[in-house]
Amino acid sequence: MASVARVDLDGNPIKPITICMIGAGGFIGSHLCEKLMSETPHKVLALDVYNDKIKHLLEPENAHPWSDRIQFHRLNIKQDSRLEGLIKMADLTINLAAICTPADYNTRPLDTIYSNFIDALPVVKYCSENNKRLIHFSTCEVYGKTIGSYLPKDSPLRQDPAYYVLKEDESPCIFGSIEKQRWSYACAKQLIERLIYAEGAENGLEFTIVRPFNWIGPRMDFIPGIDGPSEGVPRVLACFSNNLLRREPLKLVDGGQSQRTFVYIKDAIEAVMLMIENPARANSHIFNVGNPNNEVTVRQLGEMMTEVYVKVSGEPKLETPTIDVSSQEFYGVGYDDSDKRIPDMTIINKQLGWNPKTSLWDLLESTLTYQHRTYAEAVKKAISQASATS
Ligand SMILES: NC(=O)c1ccc[n+]([C@@H]2O[C@H](COP(=O)([O-])OP(=O)(O)OC[C@H]3O[C@@H](n4cnc5c(N)ncnc54)[C@H](O)[C@@H]3O)[C@@H](O)[C@H]2O)c1
Ligand SMILES: O=c1ccn([C@@H]2O[C@H](COP(=O)(O)OP(=O)(O)O[C@H]3OC[C@](O)(CO)[C@H]3O)[C@@H](O)[C@H]2O)c(=O)[nH]1
Repeated sequence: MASVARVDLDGNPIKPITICMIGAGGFIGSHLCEKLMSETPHKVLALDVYNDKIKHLLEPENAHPWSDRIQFHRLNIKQDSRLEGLIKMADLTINLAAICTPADYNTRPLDTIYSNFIDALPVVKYCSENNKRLIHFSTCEVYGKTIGSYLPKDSPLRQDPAYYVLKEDESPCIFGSIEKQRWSYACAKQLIERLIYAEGAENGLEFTIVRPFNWIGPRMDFIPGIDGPSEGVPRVLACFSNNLLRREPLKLVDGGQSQRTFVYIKDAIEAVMLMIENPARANSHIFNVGNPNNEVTVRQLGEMMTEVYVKVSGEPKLETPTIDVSSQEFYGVGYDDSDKRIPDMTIINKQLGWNPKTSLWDLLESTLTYQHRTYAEAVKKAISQASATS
């Protein structure tokens, strides 16, 4: 059946483009590559140091109808002479590359700052010098803490959205003090945003900046001791999944009182596709991409994940499903946290007409089904081997 001609939001035909995707082997990159290969005629130059999460897209020649549209280039953008040539070959560069797990920010602050600022500099330079469009992945963490978090605990103003809703072109960036090295990441992300914005203002760089608000789903991070280092500390979805798989209590840092909004990766990828295929509407904009309807405390997230896991695994929940731990014990010295992250959706609604669709319960059900199917046997084997050798 002839494929229907694809049009953008203004009814114009969408021409096939070549995308240089840096960090394509990661969580977001793997879902974006899947979408681009299965639903569009676009080509992808996939750059990363790893490709485990996109191997299924790269199978031998002719295994897929898209095998001539995706190329994997194993490279580290810190020092690789191929980078500029690959950017020049593409119409659009998407930069996802980062150290972006909070356990690293206060324990590896130099690596974190280099990864999120210094290493991104040549990408911005090559795009600007070669008149190539750039979509750069920043983070909701650039907002840091809410203004409301500095009000007295019992202040009624804390309930006023003006004190906690995060707006791309209005909200300040509020970080803790320098010895709170957790903020090394957010500050590096803020400075690269400012550099990109200045390249746009002074040299006409066509850019879009994305601020993801806790995107979660299959293939996020790793399960420690199974497909990542045993001592590794991934982001909360993988931490809690690991605890559930190992039938351990979930660890609630400082009582799990911080709040987050979570958006399903498949909803978020739709937003990125709209940015890719509607440059006139996306250029020069910063976009919050999140789901303000999915707000929970970390404790509530743990409770919900426990309920969902009982359903997908058939295993009863533990007598003690959660335990409180201090941030110093869990992350070490220099940790600090964002209190609340509610994205204002005005700009992305106006420019791209995007809204998230999936409830937190539904996204956790599909994600924990994936986690259980993918890891349960390997975890059981690891536990029995550990007990046999102890
Ligand atoms: N997932 C989220 O909810 C979220 C939230 C906020 C911001 N972000 C941002 O989105 C981007 C992608 O995040 P993700 O969740 O997919 O993370 P991820 O860690 O799964 O993916 C990042 C990828 O970049 C690659 N990479 C890192 N440094 C590199 C280098 N020097 N050279 C080549 N490749 C390199 C890694 O190998 C990895 O595959 C990051 O910039 C992150 O800061 C993500
Ligand atoms: O076992 C755990 C792990 C974490 N927590 C707490 O959960 C909150 C969320 O933590 P996490 O998912 O690791 O990351 P953050 O949301 O703090 O920051 C990320 O958001 C966006 C991004 O930029 C990239 O993904 C990254 O910086 C937090 O409060 C932890 O303390 C827990 O209680 N138990």
